[in-house]
Amino acid sequence: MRVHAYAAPGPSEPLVPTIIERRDVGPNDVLIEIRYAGVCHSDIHTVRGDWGPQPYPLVPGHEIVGIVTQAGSEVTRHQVGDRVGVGCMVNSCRDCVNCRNGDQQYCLAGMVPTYAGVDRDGTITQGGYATHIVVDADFVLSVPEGIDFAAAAPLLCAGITTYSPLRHWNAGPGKNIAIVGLGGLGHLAVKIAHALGTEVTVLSQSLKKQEDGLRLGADHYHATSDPDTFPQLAGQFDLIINTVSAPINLDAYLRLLAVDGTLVNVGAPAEPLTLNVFTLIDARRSYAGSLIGGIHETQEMLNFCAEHHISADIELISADKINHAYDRVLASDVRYRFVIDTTTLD
Ligand SMILES: NC(=O)c1ccc[n+]([C@@H]2O[C@H](COP(=O)([O-])OP(=O)(O)OC[C@H]3O[C@@H](n4cnc5c(N)ncnc54)[C@H](O)[C@@H]3O)[C@@H](O)[C@H]2O)c1
Ligand SMILES: [Zn+2]
Repeated sequence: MRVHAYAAPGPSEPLVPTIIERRDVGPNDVLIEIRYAGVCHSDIHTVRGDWGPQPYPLVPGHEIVGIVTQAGSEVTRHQVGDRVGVGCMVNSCRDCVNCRNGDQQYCLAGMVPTYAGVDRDGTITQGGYATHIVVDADFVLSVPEGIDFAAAAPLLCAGITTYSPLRHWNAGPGKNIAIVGLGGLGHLAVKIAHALGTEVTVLSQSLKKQEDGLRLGADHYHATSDPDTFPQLAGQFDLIINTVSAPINLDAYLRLLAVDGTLVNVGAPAEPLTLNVFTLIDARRSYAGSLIGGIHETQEMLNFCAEHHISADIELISADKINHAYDRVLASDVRYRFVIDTTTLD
């Protein structure tokens, strides 16, 4: 099936309209008519080659929601007409210990990313900036009624990427948590952490978005450019989630952790980060990372968000505005996620 899409021809060229091929619907596949696709900073890192060489032309997009228009003969969990979502992965080995534990994102054979990956049939995956996608039904989520469809799209990556570490490190009442960076991931981290009943502090470069941060559910808001912030907050937090797309001064943020506190990096800058081990040793602190979340956990997150009326704050754009949107994300000028209306693609 030939479908309309937007693709990056190379690392330094603007995205352009194109036509791509989707595979035939297999027995366990669903064909999804994509309605909305979120624009994640990872799309930009990937397209620009921050994380290494890529297969071009490359259709990004891993925050996908749409309607099932065809289901393979063996598909039981999704039906034609269902509201569904696809996140950052479309396959995994299903057999390794991590897949069996529901952590398909940590598949030992390597999970298949939604774009720029090699699927089990050897083809290169192409993502959600397109009108349609064919995905194995086991990697397709149900989007609960009641969440605005366009604003649900960013939950498929930004939502699960923040929900998973918040749950893993037990965010909840009595815990003091900080979110570093108030972008796409950061603003959902604030909403989800607040809904989990935890005390939430935003650490942002400036106070420009303070009003938004408090509206989203933060209890406190500090500018990291203010020299008083770091001494004032020293030793306070049980958990810090760093969503910043660029390198940060790890030692400065680690010193904000209480004894046994953990700093979790979900931000994925191209450059290596360094730290002084004494910053960890001094208070039995941990430094960790976390990658999206498993399929079951992603469904749990979607249900949690529906129950707590959580979705992304979005700016809906037509597909031809994608290059401008990339520039604005890189300039930290988005409140708080661009979402492409994919009906503007054809
Ligand atoms: N671990 C995962 O599974 C996972 C999943 C999705 C995204 N990511 C990564 O998370 C990062 C954030 O993604 P996003 O879509 O939320 O991006 P975003 O651009 O929407 O948000 C990034 C935030 O970081 C802030 N920022 C940028 N440079 C900064 C600097 N030098 N100092 C302080 N703050 C700075 C920006 O102002 C913005 O608020 C990206 O690196 C992305 O690739 C990781
Ligand atoms: Zn993403």
